[in-house]
Amino acid sequence: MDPIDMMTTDYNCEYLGLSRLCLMENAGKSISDEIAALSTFKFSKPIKIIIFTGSGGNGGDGFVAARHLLNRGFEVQVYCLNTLDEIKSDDALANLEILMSLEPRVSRLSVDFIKDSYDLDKLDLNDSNSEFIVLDCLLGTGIKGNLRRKLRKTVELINEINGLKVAVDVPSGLDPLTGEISDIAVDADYTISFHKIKTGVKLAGEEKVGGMITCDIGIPLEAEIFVEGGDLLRLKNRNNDSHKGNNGKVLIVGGSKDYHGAPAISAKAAIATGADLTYIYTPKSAALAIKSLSEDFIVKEAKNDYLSLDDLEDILELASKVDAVLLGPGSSQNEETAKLFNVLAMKIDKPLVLDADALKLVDLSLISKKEDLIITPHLAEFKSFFRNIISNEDLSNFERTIKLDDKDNLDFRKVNDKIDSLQRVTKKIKGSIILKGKYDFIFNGNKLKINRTGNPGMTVGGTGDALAGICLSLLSQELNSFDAALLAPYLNGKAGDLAYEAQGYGFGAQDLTQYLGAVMSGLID
Ligand SMILES: NC(=O)C1=CN([C@@H]2O[C@H](COP(=O)(O)OP(=O)(O)OC[C@H]3O[C@@H](n4cnc5c(N)ncnc54)[C@H](O)[C@@H]3O)[C@@H](O)[C@H]2O)[C@@H](O)CC1
Ligand SMILES: [K+]
Repeated sequence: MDPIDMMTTDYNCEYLGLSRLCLMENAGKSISDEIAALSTFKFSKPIKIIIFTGSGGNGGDGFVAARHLLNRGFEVQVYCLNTLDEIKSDDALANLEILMSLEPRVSRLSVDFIKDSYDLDKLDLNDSNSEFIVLDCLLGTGIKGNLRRKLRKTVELINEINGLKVAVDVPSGLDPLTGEISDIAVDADYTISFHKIKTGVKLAGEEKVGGMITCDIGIPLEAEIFVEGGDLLRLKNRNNDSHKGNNGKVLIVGGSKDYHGAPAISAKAAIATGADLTYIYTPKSAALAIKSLSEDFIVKEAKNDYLSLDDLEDILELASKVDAVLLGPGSSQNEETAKLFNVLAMKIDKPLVLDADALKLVDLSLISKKEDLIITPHLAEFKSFFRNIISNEDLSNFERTIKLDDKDNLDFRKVNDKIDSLQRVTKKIKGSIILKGKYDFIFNGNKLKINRTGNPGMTVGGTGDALAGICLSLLSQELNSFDAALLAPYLNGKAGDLAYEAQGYGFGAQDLTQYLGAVMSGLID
């Protein structure tokens, strides 16, 4: 599991009512269970457990483990690399405070603080009379950059120790995503991972991480599959020094004589979710109306009253200047527009979103290998889009699997088989698919997410255009296609829920876009 997926899953637990403090307790308890099993297997007499802790959640796991190990009869020595003031995780701090409150000591616990690197010179662990296991709780999934001095020296010290070394979650110093060691990492005999083995640990292999042990810490499948507030961690932080255009330039190609509102709603949603510059390329018949809707739009007029190949060069030139392109909103299904969209889909080498009419006009074979692509069909559009490459049987299987019963349970009784059967269809393209419905299903390769936000008021015209605009905006801000695709319906639905709270079912897509900024900034739970 990638570190970002693990972090978002942990935070999503909070949104489901399961606190991270509780997860940390489960993590610490499972470390103690595993250590007890290892010590029985490896040693003939009671041993000492030495725990090195850092300033984040990984250190917190160590503090909890210390408590449980004491109760199992082990002697426990904790070496904290940080003072209480320096502990960054509230949950870790709460658990360290518990250890500090156990005075005068009646159990066999010692807690020492390593103030600077010189303190480490004074530790001579190999001289200890008893046999021992060393627990590395310095850094887990939160590692950033090269190890700072004191931590680096601690890793060196751990590696020189004769005792059995057990890394918690990730051997400190090893990149939890790539498995690379840029400088030095704990040379572990075993690595205990929580929930799932981290991608980097798996990639590094047993030679670097030792035997791999996975512990369940009570995270429900739903925390991983549902899109929740924790997934907002996937958004990129804005650089304080950034200037106009650094946070996304987007191009929307759409609109027609009858539909000028659709590209305008997409554009409003793109701006509301952070895009800096928004270009709209639209037929003459729609251009003036769109211009009048916002001073924020930069509107370029097509050559004719509908989009056609005559516009190809102009659009490609604009596309070369932006970070992401959306084809489709309100374009209608003109034959000439179909020709244009198919050539654009092939030639545009920027992240691309295909929505509404573009889905009906663009041939799947032209975009099936494009990775930075999002398509946003509802079920009927999905079936029609895939009709030429997928058997009717596969499509009806697909429909049956995602169908809801009268209790709103997904037909997921044999979860893995069901997911496999969905992905046999969706893996036909390399990009991401947002299958819109009461619950939105988001697919990409082996990944699946389900979004639960939104309400029946969102059947109003334009909410799909808003969704496409959000996808576009997030892609332009350098999110990968899956992250953009899973966050877009979450943000759209959440904004829709706020619009419903304010206006009941009397809200339109334009009203919804006004809440997007606050939802995206995490200002509203
Ligand atoms: N999030 C959760 O709900 C859970 C997290 N758990 C544990 O928490 C860990 C993740 O916690 P965190 O996100 O706090 O991250 P970490 O505990 O991995 O470390 C983050 C801390 O280390 C410091 N740090 C980062 N890079 C450094 C470097 N190169 N040199 C020196 N110091 C550095 C940071 O300033 C920060 O204070 C997981 O690996 C796991 O062990 C478990 O408790 C299970 C539940
Ligand atoms: K660790």
